[in-house]
Amino acid sequence: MTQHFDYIAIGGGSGGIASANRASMRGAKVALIEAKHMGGTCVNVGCVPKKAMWFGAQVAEAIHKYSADYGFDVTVNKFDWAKLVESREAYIKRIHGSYDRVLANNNITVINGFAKFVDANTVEVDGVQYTADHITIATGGSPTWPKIEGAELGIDSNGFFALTEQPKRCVVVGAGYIAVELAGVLHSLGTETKLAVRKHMALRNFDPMLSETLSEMMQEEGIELLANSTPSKVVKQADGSLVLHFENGTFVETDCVIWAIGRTPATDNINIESTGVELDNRGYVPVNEHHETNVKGIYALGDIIGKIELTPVAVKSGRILAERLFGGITNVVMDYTNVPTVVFSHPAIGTMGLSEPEAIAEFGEENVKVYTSSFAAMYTAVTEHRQMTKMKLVCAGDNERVVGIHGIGLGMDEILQGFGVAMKMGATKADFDACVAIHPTSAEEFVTLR
Ligand SMILES: Cc1cc2nc3c(=O)[nH]c(=O)nc-3n(C[C@H](O)[C@H](O)[C@H](O)COP(=O)(O)OP(=O)(O)OC[C@H]3O[C@@H](n4cnc5c(N)ncnc54)[C@H](O)[C@@H]3O)c2cc1C
Ligand SMILES: NC(=O)C1=CN([C@@H]2O[C@H](COP(=O)(O)OP(=O)(O)OC[C@H]3O[C@@H](n4cnc5c(N)ncnc54)[C@H](OP(=O)(O)O)[C@@H]3O)[C@@H](O)[C@H]2O)C=CC1
Ligand SMILES: N[C@@H](CCC(=O)N[C@@H](CSSC[C@H](NC(=O)CC[C@H](N)C(=O)O)C(=O)NCC(=O)O)C(=O)NCC(=O)O)C(=O)O
Repeated sequence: MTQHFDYIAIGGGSGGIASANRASMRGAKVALIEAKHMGGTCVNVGCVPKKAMWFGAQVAEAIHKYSADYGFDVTVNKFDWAKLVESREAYIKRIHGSYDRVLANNNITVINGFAKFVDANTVEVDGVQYTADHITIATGGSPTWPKIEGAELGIDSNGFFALTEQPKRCVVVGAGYIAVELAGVLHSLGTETKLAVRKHMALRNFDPMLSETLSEMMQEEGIELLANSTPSKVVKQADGSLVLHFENGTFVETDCVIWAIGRTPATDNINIESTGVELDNRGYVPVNEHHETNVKGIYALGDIIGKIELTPVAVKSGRILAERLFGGITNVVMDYTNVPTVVFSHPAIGTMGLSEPEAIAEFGEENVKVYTSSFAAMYTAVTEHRQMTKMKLVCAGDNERVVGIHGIGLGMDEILQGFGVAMKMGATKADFDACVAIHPTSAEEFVTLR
């Protein structure tokens, strides 16, 4: 007999889990279908293992760069990559446990397997059919691979997290979040790292202060930037090493190539045709402001809608959808503007709102005022490894409303959230200035800009 639910979420990632839990908390009978591991990309092959590796890299930097000037005579006999991976995976296992407990407490039916649509109200998993009044597609995506000869000799970000040994040499290909994060981690942990970008630098769409400063700093730290380098083929040599060739005729020898060139939505195998849900030309699921697709009763959220691919965005939109369907809150929509985001590069980038060029394009140069600060973060300044922090407020109009906040430097990952609240409330430069500084911190620079 077909089991019927009020709500089915396809995909046990950030968006699916968040919507399922909230729907159940509001009294709905809920099923959550997951093909691989509960927690999805974020927990298993995304934010969580990435942050663990980034923390490992921070420890390495503290030891190798800063400890001596703080008076420590540290001898490191070895760095055990496998141990770091073991600790990381043990943490992820604990998260799986806590998900299992929460889902069970919420009486959610967890279905392990790959879901395919049968029709707009029915999905099938391993030959068993389930129906629901409301079905959400939260299937996320997977890393994009280049279509070049020998591409299979490389690995993607999933493959990076599967590495049990540290590569001696690695070329990371790509120019987005994942490329700069993985390159930074590998370099800090001791891998000879190169970053290959097909244009002149990484993070080209970020405020130029951020992308230019990161590009300089990565190179100063010893990551070689291979600019204007589009891969053309990969060849394996007799000794097992790889040669990555570029369209510009150059090549580089390495032990590991990581493709970090974007993500592909997971809509191709779910028999979406049977529902009438339209996809865009890239395979994403277009939705309206309520996350409704063009078919009544079918919704989509998270990475699969091709808007902002961040866990808190998937979580928030999942909770908003569940509240609308089962909690009676019908006047709240997900706001995709002014979403704060952090790139866990070395050092970290925090950014929210308009870049300086975007603000000038929107408001006109004469209506935009920019405040900047550049200083050596004190933690590094008392050592011989001084590292600059750069900050920028982009303000618009006579009242200087803050429309962009950008920073690169130590602690930016933790600094941005609170300022994000202020910006979301419409804070002006004068509001920032009205808040007394906390000294000595990097964050205080944002309230003392001149
Ligand atoms: C390396 C990396 C680092 C990242 N770091 C960050 C970060 O620091 N901060 C941040 O905010 N974001 C980060 N992200 C992005 C973040 O992981 C995603 O935005 C988020 O996971 C999207 O959630 P989702 O629910 O849309 O999809 P996912 O988390 O991808 O979940 C989708 C789930 O659906 C399952 N699935 C797919 N098809 C089916 C099917 N037919 N049937 C059943 N199950 C199915 C998949 O197995 C998967 O578990 C990172 C991503 C990557 C790749
Ligand atoms: N800290 C965080 O919050 C993190 C968030 N994420 C999320 O996951 C998303 C996906 O990350 P990511 O995979 O890095 O993708 P992104 O979309 O961020 O960046 C990929 C970049 O790679 C370059 N590129 C595209 N195709 C090719 C190609 N064929 N050859 C060489 N370079 C290419 C492009 O840059 P160009 O045009 O300049 O060449 C493109 O912008 C991010 O956008 C982000 O939303 C991921 C990791 C961390
Ligand atoms: N902010 C803390 C987060 C710690 C945390 O939330 N840990 C999670 C793993 S991140 S799990 C990944 C992510 N979590 C969140 O986004 C939680 C953020 C916030 N608390 C919220 O509720 O919005 C997500 O996809 N959520 C979907 C959902 O739960 O609905 C956990 O379960 N730990 C168990 C343990 O420590 O043993 C940090 O960075 O240290």
